Amino acid sequence: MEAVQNEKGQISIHTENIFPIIKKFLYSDHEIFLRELVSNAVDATQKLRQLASFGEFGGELGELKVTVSLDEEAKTITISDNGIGMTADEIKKYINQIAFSGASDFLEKYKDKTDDKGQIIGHFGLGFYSAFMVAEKVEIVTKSYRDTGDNSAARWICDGSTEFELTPAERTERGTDVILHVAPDSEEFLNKARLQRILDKYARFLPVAVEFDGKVVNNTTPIWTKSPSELTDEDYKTFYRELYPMGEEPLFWIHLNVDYPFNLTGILYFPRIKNELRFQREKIQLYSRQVFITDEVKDVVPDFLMMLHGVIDSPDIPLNVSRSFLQADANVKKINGYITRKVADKLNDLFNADRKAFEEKFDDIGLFIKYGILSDDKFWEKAKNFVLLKNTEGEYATLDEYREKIQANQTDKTDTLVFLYTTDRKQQDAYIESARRRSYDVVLMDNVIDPHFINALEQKLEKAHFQRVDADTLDKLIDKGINNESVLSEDDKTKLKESFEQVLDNKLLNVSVEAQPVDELPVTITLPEFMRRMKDMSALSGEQSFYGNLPMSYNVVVNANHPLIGKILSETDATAQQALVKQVYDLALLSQNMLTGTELTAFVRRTVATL
Ligand SMILES: Nc1ncnc2c1ncn2[C@@H]1O[C@H](COP(=O)(O)OP(=O)(O)OP(=O)(O)O)[C@@H](O)[C@H]1O
Repeated sequence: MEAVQNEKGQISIHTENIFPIIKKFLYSDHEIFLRELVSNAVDATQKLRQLASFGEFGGELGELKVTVSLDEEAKTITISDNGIGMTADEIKKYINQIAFSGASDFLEKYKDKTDDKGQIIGHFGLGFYSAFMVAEKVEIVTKSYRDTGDNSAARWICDGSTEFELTPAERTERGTDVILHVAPDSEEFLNKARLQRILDKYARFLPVAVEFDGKVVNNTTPIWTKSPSELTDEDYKTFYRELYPMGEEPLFWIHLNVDYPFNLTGILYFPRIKNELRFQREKIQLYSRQVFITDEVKDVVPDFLMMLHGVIDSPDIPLNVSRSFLQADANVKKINGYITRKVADKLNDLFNADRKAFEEKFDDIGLFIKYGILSDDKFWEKAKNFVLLKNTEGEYATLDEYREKIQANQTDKTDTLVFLYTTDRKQQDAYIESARRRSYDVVLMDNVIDPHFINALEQKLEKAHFQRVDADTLDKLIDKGINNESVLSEDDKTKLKESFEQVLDNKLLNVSVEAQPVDELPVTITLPEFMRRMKDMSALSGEQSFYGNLPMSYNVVVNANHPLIGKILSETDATAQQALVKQVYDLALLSQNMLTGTELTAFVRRTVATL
């Protein structure tokens, strides 16, 4: 066999082999052809309007519009406009030279005359070729606004090879028809309903009237293009219904409007989110100069903002490039930062303007705010002033207010502030009640996001720790270093511990005898905070983990100072003593909603028998 020689060289690219690639893979979604061609037609009319405004076009503008028509028999789709049209030379320049965009050329030429570049959509010079994704032959019949003589209209025909034909055409009116002779493998597009759906999706808010099947399909002045001062609340709500006919009324909205250092307009709505992490994403629609681009805004908008609804319109978001590029794009990063800031500012304004109304909405937007805090430090910087904690009494407090409220009573011996919380106020009622009796405050943390939120707060707040009310006895939860006197001797305590261990007979239960106030229950069952958090986290993540697989182990705390415990200790009859131990333990289970099934039935029967 011949040895391989070291060699360097160049891979050759010819137009013959790059053209089919552009044709087939320019856009993964073939229906995009209609968006591109209608956008070109819109551009052509907008350009004429601009020329008229510079005084470069003195003729009748007429009613500028784009018409899409379908001829099922001839198997054609035609996109017509009464815009600037093209001369034969312009066809050669703009159409024959792929990626030589007439739009950039136009902007370059008139850059000193117009500061409103915003009106021209095209800038890549490739869009037209998307026609070949669905057509076996494309025909352009066009007449430039400049041509007044006869026979100046031109016809261009290309069958998708690199050859074209350019001939004079019969056309008296200014403007362009792009006629697609649909290929056999794309006949799905020769369908009225299909075209209607595509137009509804992409052309819905185009700035020039687009007619299909005798009807105008678009709203040419969607409210995000207007100034907020022209708009009423009702306008915003109506537009929301236009976007999401099935949606519940939004809570409030933000009108975005920047032109430096990037261009962006839009309206973001806050829906009611409540306790759903599986919120519906893909609700924000991305536009570029009123052309719908996508509802997958994943890389353009920070993840937590995907909970919002609405539209963003920006010509500065690169549209035809890969996702990874988008993430690294400086404009996209700035846009991200801008939107996050605006959203935080809006929430802050609402909070300052009407605290009560903000509190009323908090249950609906709390999840959103907490998600924002978890995912974005800049958002946290603002949100820490308006994120609210709600306690079991239904009172709301900001983090600062809350710190102030509990500081005196809930600071432990290490000077750490202990936030007591409940995840289920019904199930944990006995513990909440004990805490309230000591004038401790208990926060509600029953939202799906709260386990994460608690972790985040512990990291962000100084010297603060969260404990669920049932994580330990209150003396340990907030350990102020004060030891309760025990009425029992160490010997008695050991005896009691042994009796309980014998009756309960369960290795997963950790029995201890502690001196607690007399008004605490004789037995309390607690679930250590760390262990429970680890288990909660692994359940939330849905993954198998070390902690997730551990069996639940509980602490059983016997109150040495409770009279009933004294009674158990002094009971000389072993059977009677065991029955008492069982009874106080079952009562503890009952108060934690942990007594179920046969154990519960047996408890009820036993209790009935003693009455
Ligand atoms: N309907 C039309 N009327 C007049 N000129 C047109 C029309 N369609 C296309 N052209 C000309 O052909 C050029 C190339 O169009 P093409 O769609 O390929 O690129 P583009 O619109 O500039 O950019 P993009 O790739 O973003 O669509 C346009 O810039 C324009 O000058």
